[in-house]
Amino acid sequence: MAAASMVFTDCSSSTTAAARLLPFTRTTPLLLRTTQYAVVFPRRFIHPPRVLSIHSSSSSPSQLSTASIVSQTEKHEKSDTKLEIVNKRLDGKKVAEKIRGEIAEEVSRMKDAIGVVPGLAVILVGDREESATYVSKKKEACEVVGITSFEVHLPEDATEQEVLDSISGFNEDPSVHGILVQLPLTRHMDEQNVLNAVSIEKDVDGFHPLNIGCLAMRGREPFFVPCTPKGCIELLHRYDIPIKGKRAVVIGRSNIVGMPVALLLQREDATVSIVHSRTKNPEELTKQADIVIAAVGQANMVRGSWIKPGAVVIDVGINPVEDKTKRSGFRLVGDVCYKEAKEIASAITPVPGGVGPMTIAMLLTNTLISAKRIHNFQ
Ligand SMILES: Nc1nc2c(c(=O)[nH]1)N[C@@H](CN(C=O)c1ccc(C(=O)N[C@@H](CCC(=O)O)C(=O)O)cc1)CN2
Repeated sequence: MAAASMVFTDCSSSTTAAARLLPFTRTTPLLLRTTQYAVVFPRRFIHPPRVLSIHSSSSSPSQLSTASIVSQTEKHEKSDTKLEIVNKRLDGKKVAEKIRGEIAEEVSRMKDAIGVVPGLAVILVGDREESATYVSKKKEACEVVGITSFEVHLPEDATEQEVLDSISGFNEDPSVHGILVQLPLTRHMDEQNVLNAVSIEKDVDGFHPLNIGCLAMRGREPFFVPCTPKGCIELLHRYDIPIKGKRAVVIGRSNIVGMPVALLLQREDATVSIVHSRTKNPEELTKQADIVIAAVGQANMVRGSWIKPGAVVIDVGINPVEDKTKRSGFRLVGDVCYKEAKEIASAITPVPGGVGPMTIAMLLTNTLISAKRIHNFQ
């Protein structure tokens, strides 16, 4: 990892708020692991795409009602399974576990009723360690809930055409209900071409421009909502935190998180502002918000002084900072200075254990929704 991405070891910094927002170079959420990813890719795929690994497992039982996965993750209705906020912490890990249990039940019910098992295909290009770790987490999560996972792992020098061929194969494959291309792609690929190639009915990442476009329009429904933004909203719902009529500030305007989460908040009837690299007085604007969603990729950028007393803070950042006390030499922190913000906020997500696990839970949810829709299973 580049040393430059490990600037702050704690919340203190002499940099001004505005300077910290500029030039807004996003630190890619990094996961540095000493463990190596298990898939080996000695040679490149030849069309048609060769699937390196196929996993399936039976679903595990859950105590939760099967209705709640539909009512909460799909329709955002009230449910009797609301969580209590303990120590101001919005526990994404705990909520994600709960959701996984609900999905497992639904997967099992669907299999028993119509003999269909939802399938998720993941395309990974190159050898970025953190991307491989995320893909591996996704496969593990599929296995836990009984979703079949398919993976194509292409080498760093794979051509865009090879990626497009893999996507095309999965678009046609009836056992695949969800397709995602792990981002970021290698530099020589045109991300737009690749994402446009995923069938909108199987676009479980919700990154296809038609899905994003529908998300932005009133009266239109996308097939899928991007997983991290959906996870942020789901977390608020599960803790019964009201959104309607609230002032929300989203810090960051990326296609993956900032922009879609702002659209989702607006759909939930919040009054939304987006703070970005050219925003004047980001601190002042953020301090007016009842709900703050930080997604800039800058360690500890949002200080306690930015937060309105009683606000709810959702921290999407996952930034490695140097920590000599750790064996790995680093630890993960969010975009928000947790220890400062926790004193002021009424609730806050930790990093790790906040939004990250929700991202994967929402991917499983989207895959289940897709399989149900394709097979017209209620
Ligand atoms: N095609 C996609 N690419 C990327 C996405 C995405 O949604 N779709 N998001 C990120 C990476 N990501 C999933 O792909 C992801 C990031 C982080 C986590 C997570 O669980 N993080 C943990 C911390 C890590 C740990 O301690 O192991 C946490 O926050 O608790 C899951 C998924 C970019 N690419």
